Amino acid sequence: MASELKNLSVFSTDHLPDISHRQFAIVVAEWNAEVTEALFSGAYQTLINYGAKAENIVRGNVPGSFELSLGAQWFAQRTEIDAVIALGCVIQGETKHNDYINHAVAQGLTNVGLQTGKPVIFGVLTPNNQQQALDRAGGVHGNKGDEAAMTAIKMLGLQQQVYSL
Ligand SMILES: Nc1c(NC[C@H](O)[C@H](O)[C@H](O)CO)[nH]c(=O)[nH]c1=O
Ligand SMILES: CC(=O)[C@@H](O)COP(=O)(O)O
Repeated sequence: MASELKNLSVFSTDHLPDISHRQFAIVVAEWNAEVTEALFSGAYQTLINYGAKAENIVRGNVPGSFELSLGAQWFAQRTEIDAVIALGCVIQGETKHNDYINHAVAQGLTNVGLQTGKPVIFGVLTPNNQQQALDRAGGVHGNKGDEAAMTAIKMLGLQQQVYSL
């Protein structure tokens, strides 16, 4: 469903887990910082709003979205980290460079999650232009950072459910 039909900051909050003891890493790409900083603000505030403690949220910066996978892996391999949220914005350029980045980071983050068994959330915008990015980083379509944080919370809830069976 396109973001035009589903606001990124509107989600069901039924049956959320207690995350007051959970530790989160947020990895942020520096490319398109105006956008990625807005994504970070949304993700951070969403975690706080739903019970995370500020002292349990750690941030790491990477140069670009291509480096999100390795940055996420370094955090995910730390025992104390329960979930990783990766935030970036890859705006389509004149060449196919964005395609290669997008595919690499999507697969890379997937692999980190599968290898570590921890939620590693794909909070990367892949817009065609700057306006589409801004619309999804606190604009008319909500904030992808909010969505990424809520996804991490819900996946921790499922993990807790599964491992308490
Ligand atoms: N063009 C964008 C990039 N490019 C940089 C790459 O992510 C990477 O850092 C470089 O290829 C060196 O490995 N990154 C973004 O996050 N967003 C872009 O629009
Ligand atoms: C993906 C990007 O926006 C950046 O790497 C520049 O891309 P391009 O060289 O295709 O304009």
